[in-house]
Amino acid sequence: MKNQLLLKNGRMLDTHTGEIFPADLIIQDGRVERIGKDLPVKGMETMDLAGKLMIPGLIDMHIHLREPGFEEKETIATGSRAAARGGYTTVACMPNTRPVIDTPDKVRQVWKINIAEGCGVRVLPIAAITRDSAGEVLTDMAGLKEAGAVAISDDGVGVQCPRMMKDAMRLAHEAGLPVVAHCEEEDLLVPGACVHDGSFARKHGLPGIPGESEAIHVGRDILLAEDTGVHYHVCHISAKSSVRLVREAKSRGQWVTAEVTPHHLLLCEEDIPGPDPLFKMNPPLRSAKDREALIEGLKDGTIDMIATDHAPHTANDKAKDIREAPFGIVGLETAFPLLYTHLVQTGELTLAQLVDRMSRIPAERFELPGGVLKEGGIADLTVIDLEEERPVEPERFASKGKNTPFAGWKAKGWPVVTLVEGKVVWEAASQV
Ligand SMILES: NC(=O)N[C@@H](CC(=O)O)C(=O)O
Ligand SMILES: [Zn+2]
Ligand SMILES: [Zn+2]
Repeated sequence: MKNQLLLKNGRMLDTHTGEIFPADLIIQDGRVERIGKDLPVKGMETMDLAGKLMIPGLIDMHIHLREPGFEEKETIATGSRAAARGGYTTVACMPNTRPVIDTPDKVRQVWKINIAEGCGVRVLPIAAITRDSAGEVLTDMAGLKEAGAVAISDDGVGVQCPRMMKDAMRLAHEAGLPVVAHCEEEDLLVPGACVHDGSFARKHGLPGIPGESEAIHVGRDILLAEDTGVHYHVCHISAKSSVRLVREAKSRGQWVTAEVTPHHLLLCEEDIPGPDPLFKMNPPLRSAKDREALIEGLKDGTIDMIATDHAPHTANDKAKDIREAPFGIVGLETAFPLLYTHLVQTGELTLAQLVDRMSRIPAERFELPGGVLKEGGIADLTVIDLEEERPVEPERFASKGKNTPFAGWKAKGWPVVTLVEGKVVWEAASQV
């Protein structure tokens, strides 16, 4: 018997009933060989989980790894370690690096670096919709797909020209690539806009980003996508009106999906303590009503999945004035415990709903491996200690980015072991 690992004395979650039950799990050659109670040890390599919870590995369809070009912020090596620590087995990285990932060769380069320097977490490149994400010339979608891109996105900016977007959708559909859209109409933005156009902006005299700048693109793109048949996915949805538009499109059976970030689920403009760049991200933290609509949308399936939009920046970048500092916060290493503590334990979401939206659903929607723990399935799994409680401590992050607004927040339910295809890519004990 080779390449076997027995995970003993664990527990598993039935996501249909929400029931948690004791289970052992045997991994062989990267697959789940057996799941059962009191499985015999038979001289196998064994890991005693002492009652901790095994869930399918988390999947994040929206992160920024900053390599190439901004290695001072993050690299594939540091970002993939942050992912593993956060319980993620698969992550999709956005192409807004320097250069932008806009050719098949650059996509292959991301794969190469990940294999050479990554920690074993599956890092899937998303390629650009337009060259240099400048919104002017479409990329070679068939070539990008062939090179291993899993989707296309100009994340960081919205595709301003509707004709360009429509052509992109048609070609992406032909190539079999989802269009993952950062929705932002620049005509509705004022220079220096840095927070939501709402109560906080008014109180502090800051230029605001209105909800409509997002929703108008969501509505536009839903109309444009309708005839093309493409899989259209809305990035970091944040406005109540955007949720309404996605709900309507889904009710007609259109192939539209959406993701929401942990910070838009847990924070709103009323929680921003002052003009602090750690609370600056795009889209911005919106009103309490927007936040309620996001939670509702996540519960009723309008919003399919949770994605962190992990956006590391240096301390220097974030020390600037809120108008000048870059948008973005990190998220990989805190998403699960923060959401478990502040959405599940508060009764707003069940544990089963959370796990589905962080694993099974993204796998299904983007046709990726993983998302389920079953005999014969791939052994991508995360062990969670639901009892471990400690505050968010950015200085402990594996990510180079410490830019989180959640420092000091209470969090329970930390990932302790992450396995990709049966291989341990991170284990808490070995990190101390
Ligand atoms: N979300 C952010 O605030 N920032 C992202 C860009 C993006 O996701 O649009 C980044 O690259 O830093
Ligand atoms: Zn974006
Ligand atoms: Zn992003």
